[in-house]
Amino acid sequence: MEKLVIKGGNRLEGTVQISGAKNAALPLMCTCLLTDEPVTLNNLPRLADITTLSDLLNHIGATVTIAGGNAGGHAGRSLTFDASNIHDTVAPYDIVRKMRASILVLGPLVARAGEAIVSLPGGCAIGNRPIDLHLKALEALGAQIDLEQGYVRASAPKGLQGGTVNFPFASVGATENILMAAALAKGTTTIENAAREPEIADLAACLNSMGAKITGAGTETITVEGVDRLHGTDYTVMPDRIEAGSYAVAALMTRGNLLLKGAIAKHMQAMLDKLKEAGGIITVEEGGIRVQSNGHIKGFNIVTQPFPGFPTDMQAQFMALAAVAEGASVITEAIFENRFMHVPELTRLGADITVTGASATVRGVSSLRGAPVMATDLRASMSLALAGLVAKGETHVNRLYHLDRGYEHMEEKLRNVGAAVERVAS
Ligand SMILES: CC(=O)N[C@H]1[C@@H](OP(=O)(O)OP(=O)(O)OC[C@H]2O[C@@H](n3ccc(=O)[nH]c3=O)[C@H](O)[C@@H]2O)O[C@H](CO)[C@@H](O)[C@@H]1O
Ligand SMILES: C=C(OP(=O)(O)O)C(=O)O
Repeated sequence: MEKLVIKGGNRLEGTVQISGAKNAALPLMCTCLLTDEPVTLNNLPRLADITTLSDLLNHIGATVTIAGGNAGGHAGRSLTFDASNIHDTVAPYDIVRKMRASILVLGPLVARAGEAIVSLPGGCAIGNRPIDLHLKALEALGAQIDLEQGYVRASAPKGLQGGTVNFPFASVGATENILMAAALAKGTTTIENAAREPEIADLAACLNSMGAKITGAGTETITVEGVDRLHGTDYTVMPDRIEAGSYAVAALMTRGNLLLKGAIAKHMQAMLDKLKEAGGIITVEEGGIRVQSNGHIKGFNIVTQPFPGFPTDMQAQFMALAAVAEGASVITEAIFENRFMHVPELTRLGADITVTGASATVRGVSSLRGAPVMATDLRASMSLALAGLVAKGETHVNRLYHLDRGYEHMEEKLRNVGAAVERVAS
């Protein structure tokens, strides 16, 4: 086991290179199941989740090879996925349980192979996270769905038929699954109340580069005209808006000045608005976004929403910011029912937080104190690391495997801009 040891108090200044987005890369990797030609993806982040999904694709029959050479620390950033030979349509529990996004193989597998048997992913620390919307949407395209011994069996031996899918609320994963499935269905599919996250538009752009006919991705109505076959592609993953937002919070908390290289402002508007409200000076520069502090952190209120609203994946990090703001902040989590696991740990560092139902009232304190804390999920881990950056003394963040799912080389990136962070055996 490893832990992070953070000595708080350093001001961060310099440039942070933003990696490819985990939440874009995972669905993009699944597109390889839709074609018998190779799919090369560039700008992949080097993360545990990418390895887990590579293992699953490999189990199904895709070969995964390193493309793009080794120059400039490039190794592993470009991978070629070749699923010309699907030899197993089962996604087993042992792999799926490691990562919920494994469910994204369901749509493409049933569309291409006529059958998929995928372990139910189960809940996780942040909530129950059912997959009923994924399954109803596939049924709307003519798939027969059965649940057997913890597995979903989806079959469409004669292929999927286009249809109308009207989501009762926008689900990112369900939109992605049905988008991939509909690309190879016969006829036209209309997806109403689709998720509008930038990762959806990235997926549609990749699918279109493979020969799909998708319009409207990024809006709430997506139209997919099914095609008989898709071909291979060479596609570059979009930058990670959540990673960028996390370092933006670090800049503000440490009264620093960071250039987030590669970050795209239009993907991050809700976060940037809140950063400004809290005292950030935001400048969009060529090649990235600069985040500086005006010297004060002011309290703010947040309600998490689907895009273009404030993202739930930034809620924990903004709570760390609120913990050291002047005045009180109210943070409401409206997407996941159990995404306040970082609260007791932030409290251990001296934060003053009261949770009532889905809302947390955070009364800013003048300083936090270092302590050992336990990371419970991915974004909670970052929230604790951020708090550690400004806490007096040493903060030890335990259970790093959550962090390694979603932040590439975090301690190296932080050290490069002046933080005192080490990863040590615990
Ligand atoms: C790999 C990836 O991209 N993960 C992101 C994705 O997760 P994910 O795709 O799992 O999130 P969804 O948008 O599907 O979930 C939103 C809400 O809908 C509920 N729901 C979802 C599907 C379903 O069939 N039934 C149902 O009730 C969920 O429990 C949750 O309360 O979007 C979330 C919301 O922005 C982010 O926090 C995750 O980081
Ligand atoms: C919740 C997240 O990811 P996942 O959906 O993969 O659990 C996240 O990225 O914050």
